[in-house]
Amino acid sequence: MIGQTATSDVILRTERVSKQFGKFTALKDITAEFRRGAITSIIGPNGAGKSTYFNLLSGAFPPTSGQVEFEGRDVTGLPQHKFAHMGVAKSFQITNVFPQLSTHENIRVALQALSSRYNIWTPRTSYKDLVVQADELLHRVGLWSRRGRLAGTLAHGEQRALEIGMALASHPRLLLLDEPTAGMSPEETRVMMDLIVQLAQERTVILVEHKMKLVMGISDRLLVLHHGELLAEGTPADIRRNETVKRVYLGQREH
Ligand SMILES: Nc1ncnc2c1ncn2[C@@H]1O[C@H](COP(=O)(O)OP(=O)(O)OP(=O)(O)O)[C@@H](O)[C@H]1O
Repeated sequence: MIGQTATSDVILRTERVSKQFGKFTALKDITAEFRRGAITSIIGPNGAGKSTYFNLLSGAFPPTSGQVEFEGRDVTGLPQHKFAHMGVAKSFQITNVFPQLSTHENIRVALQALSSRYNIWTPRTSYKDLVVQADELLHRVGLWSRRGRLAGTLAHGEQRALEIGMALASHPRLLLLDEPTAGMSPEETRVMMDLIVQLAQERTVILVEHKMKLVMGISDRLLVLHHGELLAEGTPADIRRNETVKRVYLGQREH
C-alpha cells in the first residue's frame, strides 16, 4: 500500500542509473524520485554530472546501467521522439531556435512538426488553428509583442523563452530545462524564473542549474550531485542545513 501511494505522486524516477564515458564514471547509482506537480532542481558544482543526468532523464542517451521510469513505465533506452510523444519536453543550454524565421513562425514550426509526426491519420491542423495556437503559446511565454520579429534579432533571454514556447507546443506534462538562465543578465534571469514558476502551475518542471541560490527560492525539492553521485535530496530548507552540501558546494564563492 505504501508503495502504491508513493508511485502515484511520482512522475519520473531513476533506479540506480550509472553512466560511463569510456572508463570514466560520470554518474554512479543514482536512485531518485521526481514528484508530480513540483519544481525539482538538480544542482551541483561544475562537472558534477548534472547535464549527464538531464540527458538520461530526457532520453537523449540511455544509462550504462539502471532504469528510468516515466509514470510507472520503464522508458530506459526508448528513442528520443517517444519521450516527446509520452508528454516529456525539454529545452537545452544552447539556444535552439531558427534565427531566420519570425518568433511566430518558430512556434508554428514546432506545432507543425508535432501535428505531422503524431497525427498521420488525421488531417493536418489548419493554418488558422496553428496561428491561434502559436499566439496563445507566445502569450504564455511573454513574447506576444515580439511575434513578428526575426528570432535571430531577439535578446538572449527572449530566445530562451521562445525555445521554451516551442517545447510547450507538445503540451508536455513534464518540462525539462537545462540551465535555463545560462548567459542571462540579472533582469533576464528574473523574468525567466518568473516564467518557470508560472509554467510549473500547470505541469511538472525539472531543471538543471549550477547557481544554487537562484533555484532555492522557486524549487519544491532539490537534488544535489557531486562527482557523479547523489549527495543530498530534499526541500530547500533541508539542503540549506545539510552540512555535507555546505562543505562541498555552498563554500564555493560564486554561489
Ligand atoms: N560525452 C562525454 N565524454 C566524456 N566525458 C564526458 C562526456 N560528457 C560529460 N563528460 C564528463 O562527465 C562529467 C560530468 O559532466 P556533466 O556535463 O554532466 O557535468 P555538469 O554537472 O553538467 O557540469 P557543468 O555545470 O559544468 O555543466 C565531467 O567530468 C565531464 O567532463
